[in-house]
Amino acid sequence: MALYVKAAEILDKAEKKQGALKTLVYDSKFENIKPLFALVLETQKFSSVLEEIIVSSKLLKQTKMRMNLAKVLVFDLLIGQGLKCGGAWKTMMIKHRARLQSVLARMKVKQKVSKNEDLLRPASSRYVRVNTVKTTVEDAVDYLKRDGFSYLGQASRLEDLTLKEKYFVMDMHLPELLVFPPNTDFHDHFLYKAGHIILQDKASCLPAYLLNPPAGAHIIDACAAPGNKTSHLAAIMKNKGKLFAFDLDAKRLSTMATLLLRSGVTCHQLANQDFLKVDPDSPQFKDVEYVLLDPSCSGSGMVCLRDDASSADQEKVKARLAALACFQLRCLNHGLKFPRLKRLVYSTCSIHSQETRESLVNLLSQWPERGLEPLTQCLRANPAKTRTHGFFVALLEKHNGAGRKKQEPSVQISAQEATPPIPSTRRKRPAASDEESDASETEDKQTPAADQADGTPSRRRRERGEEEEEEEEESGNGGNGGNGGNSGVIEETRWDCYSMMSPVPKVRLSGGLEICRVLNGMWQVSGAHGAVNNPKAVEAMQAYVDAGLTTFDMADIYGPAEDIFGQCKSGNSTPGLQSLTKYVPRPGPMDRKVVLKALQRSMARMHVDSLDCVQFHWWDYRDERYLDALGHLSDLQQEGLIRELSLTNFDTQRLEEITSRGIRISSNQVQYSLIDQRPAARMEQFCVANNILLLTYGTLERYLGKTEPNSRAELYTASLSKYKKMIDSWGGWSLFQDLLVALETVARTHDCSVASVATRYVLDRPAVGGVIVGCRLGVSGAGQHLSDTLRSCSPALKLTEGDLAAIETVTRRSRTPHGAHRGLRG
Ligand SMILES: C[S@@+](CC[C@H](N)C(=O)[O-])C[C@H]1O[C@@H](n2cnc3c(N)ncnc32)[C@H](O)[C@@H]1O
Repeated sequence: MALYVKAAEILDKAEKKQGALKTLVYDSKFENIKPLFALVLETQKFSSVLEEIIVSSKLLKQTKMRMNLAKVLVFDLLIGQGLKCGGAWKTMMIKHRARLQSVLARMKVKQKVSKNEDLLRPASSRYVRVNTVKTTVEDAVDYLKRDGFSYLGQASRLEDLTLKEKYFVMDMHLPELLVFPPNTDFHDHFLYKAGHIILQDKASCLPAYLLNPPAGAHIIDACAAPGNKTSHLAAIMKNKGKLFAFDLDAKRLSTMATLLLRSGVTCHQLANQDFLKVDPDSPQFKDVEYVLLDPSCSGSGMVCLRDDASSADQEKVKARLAALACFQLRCLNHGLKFPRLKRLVYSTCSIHSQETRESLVNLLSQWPERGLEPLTQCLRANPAKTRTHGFFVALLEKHNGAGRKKQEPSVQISAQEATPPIPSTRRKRPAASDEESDASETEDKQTPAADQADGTPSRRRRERGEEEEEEEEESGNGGNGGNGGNSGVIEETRWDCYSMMSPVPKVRLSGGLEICRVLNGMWQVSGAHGAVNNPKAVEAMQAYVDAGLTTFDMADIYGPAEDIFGQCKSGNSTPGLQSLTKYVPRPGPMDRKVVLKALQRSMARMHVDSLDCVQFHWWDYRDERYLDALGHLSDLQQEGLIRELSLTNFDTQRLEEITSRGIRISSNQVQYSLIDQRPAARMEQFCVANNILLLTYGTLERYLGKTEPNSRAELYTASLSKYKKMIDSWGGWSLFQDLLVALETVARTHDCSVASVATRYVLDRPAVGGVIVGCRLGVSGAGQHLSDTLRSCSPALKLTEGDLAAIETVTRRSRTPHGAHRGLRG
């Protein structure tokens, strides 16, 4: 705490002009000058941001701290490397952390930035789009010059957009866009009132510009109000053609009608209608070749970005965000159903990776901010890098089989690499491994899946700010030939959509089945978490499928899990669901008839003719009839009834025994997490050598900063109670808290959740093919943990050596640090 007290003291003195920061630091005689200087310097840099957070959260009132002390503590808590003190101060700050984080997140939403540093940025330029339905760029420039502005011609670099006084330039990307110094106010200007100019941020102009419909085209603007992009589209198509604009909100639609009137747009047809209910096969849309999709995103989503502390409200927000994400996906899929569709632009005002839908088409090669790897074809926009509001744009273009669309003048269309989704299946987990120990053996047997331990996605998103107005413009000749789609083409386009929306990495099991690296664990429906409403569960599964998480893990003993999967599969038009089930027989004779009957039962429940993957579980190795069962399973695999033969909770000794008998094992499902690294001791190596993948369960519960749960009420599900026991044997509550703090620090640097970091850590282990994250299906108040799940497996989330070192500094102190050392990581 001495560091913070001293830093605050120095800031106090600096405010009173008692010396320069550096001098004050050196004169302080503090024993560790370097961190003190860094803290003081950084705190001063973020001073106004920190002050706003502290004031908004009423921190001073609640803690009786002085402002500068609060500033240095809040800096390290939220922005710096994490608190470097312990004891009462730390406890107090952690108590307030969720609220402080919320304020910070809201500030970012408001200012449309994703990084803390961006809060320090200067105000964004004022963009003015010339409405070419009513005037020309030349005329508008002339008028403005006569009105006292000085025109500097077309910008050629980002720096040219930094303007002062009455200077303005033409944008280097969009020629109908004029750029003025920040805060230039045009609301009372004649050109604005007459609809000759539209006050529209550059980022918001990108979607229509990139869609680039030719004059006369038939277009759908799916979520159109208040109509900025609609008017821009009208301008691009020279006010000729048909522009079908839909919006669910009647009030916004009426504002839009006024805006379009003022802008002189006449080619539109407005409808107060749910776009998802628009029939793509209706004759009136038969010539629609272009779709602009600009669906709603949420502002409040950001609030829960950094909150790992759970609360009922957080859950609600997450559920809402997940629903919104699902809505966006559905809109996209729906947009792709129009039979003659050639191009679709998807845009969102979000700049956060979790909310944006990275896409396929390579846009504006000069644009500095690209989508995250591997989706660099898309554009991102943000105040710091592009001097615009935050935005994301993706362009999909249909291509007929081999052919590719020709390129638009300013839009480069990349190939869409087909990697069609692949179906599969799978299931449960069981016993213990030698490394895995007795403890888990018995317990796992009775509660087959600790996998779904947590799961905590939080799809982040944010509200697109109120866009100003806008207008149309001409420009593109765009178009492109291509004739109408047939169902084959649509299928292809539809597939592109999945690939774009859900870059969920896949892994192939040895029998060829490709599965997602994050699997949806269905243990939750087994009854251990309370009653399940099957239809609701089926409905909830769709959100996972839509997000590209197509692999489900279940078991014949997980209550209605197999039936629910079967119902989802029957009603699901998405190709390529994978189901991995488990065969968990009661101890008894294991003849072929018994085994076959069990498999047939699973197949009937799952509505499949063969099983993607059967994971065999056995309760007691002393009863060697597991070898009989595996022999029959292997035969049935040869006969085509099973694609992948796998195990669950088998130990390394039995893995060796089984494989030495010539039985090919594809995967073994085991508990493996930051606090249970037993598989790292031996199993990992054996699996790597024998091409067996580990599918793991046991993620982190969100207990950061919480008091230790002990009562039954607190440990209200089997997985919570099991997980708590694991924490106790691993190293206890206090060490676990240290681990969570370390994870939280890492999570903060990657702008993701603790759960994502924990999952990523396991995913990066050698031999780990996939991590099972429990999905919450049809359970009230549980939220849908999509975002974190997607983030965990996103290639963009890469843990650095420094991250690993920080995590392992804690895990090494555990009682069971098996394999926690880097040497064992492949
Ligand atoms: C981000 S705003 C669109 C902004 C608009 N494209 C523009 O540039 O001015 C999203 C719009 O989608 C509308 N919306 C939400 N759900 C919808 C649905 N199911 N069908 C049609 N519109 C919907 C909202 O009412 C909101 O006006």
